[in-house]
Amino acid sequence: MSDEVRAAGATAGTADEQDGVGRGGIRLINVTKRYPGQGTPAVDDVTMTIRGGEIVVLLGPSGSGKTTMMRLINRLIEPTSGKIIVAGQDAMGLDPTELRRHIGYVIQNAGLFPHMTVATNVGLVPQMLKWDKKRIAARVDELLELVDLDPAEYRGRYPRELSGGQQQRIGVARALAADPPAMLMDEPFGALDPITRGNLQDSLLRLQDELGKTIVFVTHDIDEALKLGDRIAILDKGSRVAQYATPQEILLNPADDYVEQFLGGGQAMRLLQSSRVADVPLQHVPEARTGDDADAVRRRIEGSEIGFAIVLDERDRPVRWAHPDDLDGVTGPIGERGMDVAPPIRARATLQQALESLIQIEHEWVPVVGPRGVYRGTVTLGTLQNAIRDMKDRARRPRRPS
Ligand SMILES: Nc1ncnc2c1ncn2[C@@H]1O[C@H](COP(=O)(O)OP(=O)(O)OP(=O)(O)O)[C@@H](O)[C@H]1O
Repeated sequence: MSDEVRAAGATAGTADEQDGVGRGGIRLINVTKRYPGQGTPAVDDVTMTIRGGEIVVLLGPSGSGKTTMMRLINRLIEPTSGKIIVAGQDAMGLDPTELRRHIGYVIQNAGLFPHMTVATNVGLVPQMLKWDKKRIAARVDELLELVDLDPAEYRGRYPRELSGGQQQRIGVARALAADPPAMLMDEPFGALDPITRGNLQDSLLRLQDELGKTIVFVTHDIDEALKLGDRIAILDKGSRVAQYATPQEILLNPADDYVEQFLGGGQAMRLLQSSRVADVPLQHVPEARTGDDADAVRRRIEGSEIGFAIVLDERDRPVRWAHPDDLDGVTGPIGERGMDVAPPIRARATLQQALESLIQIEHEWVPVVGPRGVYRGTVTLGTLQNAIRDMKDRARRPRRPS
């Protein structure tokens, strides 16, 4: 543990922060799970740290022990040996209600109770925590909004009256009900068609932008792992961790032949898919606000090589581009002058999505926004070219001996 992390932990309140893994962080220490009657352990002496606020993807072939790992973390089963630290404490010592408050769980096919309405399903954990009815109802509506389902339309429905994608959204809402710092997602989108799956992946990333949870996500789909993971653990039999690194590190430097074989090919496109706009240097453009004086904005533009300014609203969201022509003859505030910006892309978008956006909307400049739509910078084809060149340079570096 670095001194910095230790120092941060010392000032923070919760036990997991004091443990140095960050809020919602999880640690597995020499964890082994041997099912009765099985010759080889499903999980064999695994040690790994899942840092708070990250999406960690467990990626491995069928039978590599991914579900077993999740069930261990959630204490649905007990380890044969080893320790799992949740909320800064040995998970075995936490009472089950405390554990549920700390970790939400989403499984394939959502696992909703068929005889309960959406509202009852979503409100299960708050009910278990004995919240009063009014608070539960308000929370259910808030969560339905969060997962893009109109509360008035959906709260009274039964699971059979929903599509697979909608059921999965309800599954996510249910897991988030008590606002747990961590969420386990076991192949949540596995049974969905590719379009619905893509939409739900995007929604999860958007949610994560706002919520910053610790998410452990199981899949055997490499592209899903690359798209979602801040870090990916590639698992072999017995959950042996073959590599635990960022998507780029894995693509550029596979740790061994197993990882290389697992990845298959097409690494160049995958780099674009797995690199986020947030991770590349953005183009900086002079900034202005509607109340700014036209002369001052003109001077700001003249002082830069860009030739125009981006106008932000009172909440720092990008709204217009202002060229000097737009300001011709204007004295005093620039007001509503200029041309509307293209729909912004989120900092969490992949470089591939940024490229598609630049091509589809025929704009040379697309603003990038972070949480709550706050302006972060601008992306151009040049931004992407530089990022790709950078990655290629890194890829040319000799591979580490395994
Ligand atoms: N309840 C159980 N009793 C006995 N063996 C089990 C049990 N659950 C899982 N196993 C075995 O443990 C190993 C790991 O299973 P697990 O379900 O964790 O793998 P997985 O990586 O999640 O697989 P999949 O991708 O197919 O869901 C497998 O060999 C499986 O047969």
